[in-house]
Amino acid sequence: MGKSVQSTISSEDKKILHQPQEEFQFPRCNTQFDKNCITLAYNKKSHPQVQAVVEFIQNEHDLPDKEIHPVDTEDDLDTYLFDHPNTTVAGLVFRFDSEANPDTIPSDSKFFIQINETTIYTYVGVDDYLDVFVPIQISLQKALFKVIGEYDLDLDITYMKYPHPQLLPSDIIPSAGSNFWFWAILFQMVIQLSQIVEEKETRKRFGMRMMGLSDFSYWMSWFILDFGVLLISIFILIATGAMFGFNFFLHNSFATYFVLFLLFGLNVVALSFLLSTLIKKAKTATMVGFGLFCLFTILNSVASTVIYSDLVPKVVGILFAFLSPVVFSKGINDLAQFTLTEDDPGLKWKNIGDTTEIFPLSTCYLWLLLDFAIYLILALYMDNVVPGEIGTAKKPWYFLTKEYWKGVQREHKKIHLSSSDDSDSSSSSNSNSDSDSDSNSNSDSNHGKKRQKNNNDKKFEDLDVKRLRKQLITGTESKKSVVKIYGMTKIFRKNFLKKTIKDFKAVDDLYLTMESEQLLALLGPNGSGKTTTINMLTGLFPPTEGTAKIYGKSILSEISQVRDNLGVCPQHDILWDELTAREHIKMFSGLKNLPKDQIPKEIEDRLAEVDLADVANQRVGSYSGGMKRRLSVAIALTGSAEVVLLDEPTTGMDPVARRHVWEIIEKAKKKRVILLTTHSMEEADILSDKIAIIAAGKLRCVGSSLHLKNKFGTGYRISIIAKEGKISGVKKMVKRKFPKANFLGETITTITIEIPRKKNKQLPQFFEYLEENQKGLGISDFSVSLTTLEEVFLNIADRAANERILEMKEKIGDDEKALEELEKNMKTTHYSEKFPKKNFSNKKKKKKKKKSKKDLNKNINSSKNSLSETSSSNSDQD
Ligand SMILES: Nc1ncnc2c1ncn2[C@@H]1O[C@H](COP(=O)(O)OP(=O)(O)OP(=O)(O)O)[C@@H](O)[C@H]1O
Repeated sequence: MGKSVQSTISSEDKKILHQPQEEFQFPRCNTQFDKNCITLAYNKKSHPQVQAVVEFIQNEHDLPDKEIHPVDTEDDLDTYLFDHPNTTVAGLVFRFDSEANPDTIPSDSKFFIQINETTIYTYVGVDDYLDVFVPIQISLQKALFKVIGEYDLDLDITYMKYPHPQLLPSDIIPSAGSNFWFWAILFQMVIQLSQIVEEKETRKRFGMRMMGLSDFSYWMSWFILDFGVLLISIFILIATGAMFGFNFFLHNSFATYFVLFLLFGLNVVALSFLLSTLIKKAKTATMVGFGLFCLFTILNSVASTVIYSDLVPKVVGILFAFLSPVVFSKGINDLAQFTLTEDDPGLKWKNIGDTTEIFPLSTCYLWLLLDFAIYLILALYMDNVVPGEIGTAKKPWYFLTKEYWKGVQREHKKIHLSSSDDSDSSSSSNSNSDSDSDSNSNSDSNHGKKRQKNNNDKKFEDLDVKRLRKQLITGTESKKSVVKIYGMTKIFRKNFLKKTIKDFKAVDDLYLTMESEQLLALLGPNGSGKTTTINMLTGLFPPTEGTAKIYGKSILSEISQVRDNLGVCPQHDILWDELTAREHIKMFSGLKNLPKDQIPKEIEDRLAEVDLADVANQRVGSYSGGMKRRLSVAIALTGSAEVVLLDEPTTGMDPVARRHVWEIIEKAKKKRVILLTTHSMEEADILSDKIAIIAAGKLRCVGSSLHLKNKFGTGYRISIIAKEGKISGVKKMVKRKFPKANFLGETITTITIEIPRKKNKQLPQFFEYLEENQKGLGISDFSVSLTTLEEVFLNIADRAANERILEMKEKIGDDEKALEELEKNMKTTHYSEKFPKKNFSNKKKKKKKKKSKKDLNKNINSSKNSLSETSSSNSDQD
């Protein structure tokens, strides 16, 4: 960087000048560029007078022999110059038309000076091609006069440029400086934007929110980080600018440019916040960031010259003022105009209102402040209304609701009993004002319809589930219950404004309790609503209906107190590869508001608990999948969380690692309440005190593993191993003893039978019989086992599918359109909930209806199969 010649006319000095060229310097070739360079090449090297001419020039300018290259002919000279490009300053061509006396130069001779324009500026003391040509011409003429006429000619020839305004040296800042400062700060927007979106994409924000991070703290932490980095960049820019002696920084008052940079820095942060709310992928964020960077660079080049000039109406400037980078461009260009020359005094703070007629610097400051406020408010608004990582968002008018300003969701109002089952069933009638919430009216007609629906729903309900509901409604649940879920429902709405057939009920009127020092295993097929239940309990999004209380605190109105007691291990690890396990626990301890002096002990305890103490200082990026999962469990246990929600904590682990985590959970259970979701029946069987199975969002059964096996298992499974050829005899004997036995499998030596539970009294006799007749029947061994939890699971899933089928059939009614919708929805979503009823009278329609019903049945069967398949594939995983 340095000075450049600007063709701008000084405002003070516009006098017209013509300055004679200073004394010429002979254009020697530059040996610094090329050691073997040539200053003059010439032809007719053997002509004595030509040689004399060249010697004269050589002596006059003290040229060494190696810088002179003589050749014979004109063609030789051309060949030499062509073959040695950019090495020779000039060629002298001597052309004699008549050669009467070979020793003299005839009077009709011609002389040419060949010069190379390509490398002209590499010669010493040369700015222009005339600087090469003129001195050689003078020197040649002098030499000719001397050699031919023996006349000493003291020529003083020079050239003079046309009169022109004075050329003034000026600072590079006005032309390039503003771009440089502009890019340096704006580029941070690209970086910040992709960082924020990356955190969103990898669900880290979601994980921290689950663990109690408020939106305010989240945005504040980004603001402090981003603005802090920008502030440092600004100080470095100013310091280096001043160090290199830029008048922009030395002559203008510090406040004039510092305030400008500072306000633009704030805008860059707010703009990246705003854009981050609209973008879901980090790659897209980088692309959008670069796109905007280019766009603003283009606008930067026309900000002062076009947008804020007399060329366009004022309103255009006002519209562009909503883009803070354009305002910044205008401001910085204005400031630069005050330091064009060394003599310019720069701008003083008191003059910021008089910089230009249109948009003076003071106006730029105000607009930057306004833009910052607009971007920030828009960012916070969009953050709430644009569906985020988990696809939920608030209504566009959320900020007009009382709940928003009071900071709580509307509380569960009353629980009423359903008429069909006064003693057993009920439904909650509250409705939350959350965006997804169904604004459930309590009008009589709606109430009646709802009751009817509840009656249908409860028809298939298990007695334990009914009893639990009743206990919760009447407040007679176990005193040990510390987590109580009251009719929690979640409907994912497709449309903010109205209910549509595509709305999806992920959790349906769930009543459940969890007792202290117990582990509840929440089982269910994929998509049955387990994670949604956990997300509601952590306050990630509120239930559409119903509520839950954890240690007496409502998840709707006291979520921050609830979170103090809550630990969550999400389904997918939410960890920072760059941080160590120790740093993770430290960070989450902070989020849990653990006192500072307790944090070191907490770190040691948690890491020891999950056996990660040895690798506590290693970056998590180097951990195996199992280690990461263990760290996630440790994070869930951090801060002495009394209620721990573990969403599939052992997914993807090998059997050894899985058993290790089981031990951790088993130990952790002692002082806590744990909710565990898993697809491993073995895991649930081993760890759980109570099991709840949900399917299609509804609680289907609840109780201990043994209770469920007894209740929903098909009975006892007996395997008999016999010698080859004896199996048919054994089979006949079993049929005789248990005519209703179910033969599950048979090989040439083995047979597996299922005996109904009600026949259990006959089993001792049967085993005695087997022992007594072992030899006669050819039996080598036999064993008996109770139904597995997996069978219970499949059984329940199957019942749920059947129930769905019946519900659907009831719902179809006569509406052909609804049938079509249903078919479509069964393909896209799992089940559909709302079907308007309509009567069909004519035969043609009935026929159509029959056909549709047939199609529907086909779909229902496939749905049933897929549900069973899901269940079995889940169990297969284990
Ligand atoms: N934000 C959302 N918007 C719309 N539908 C959703 C949303 N979140 C979840 N769902 C749907 O709700 C249903 C229940 O999902 P959830 O994640 O709770 O199931 P899950 O029982 O945890 O399943 P898995 O065992 O596979 O983890 C699924 O059909 C899912 O597609």
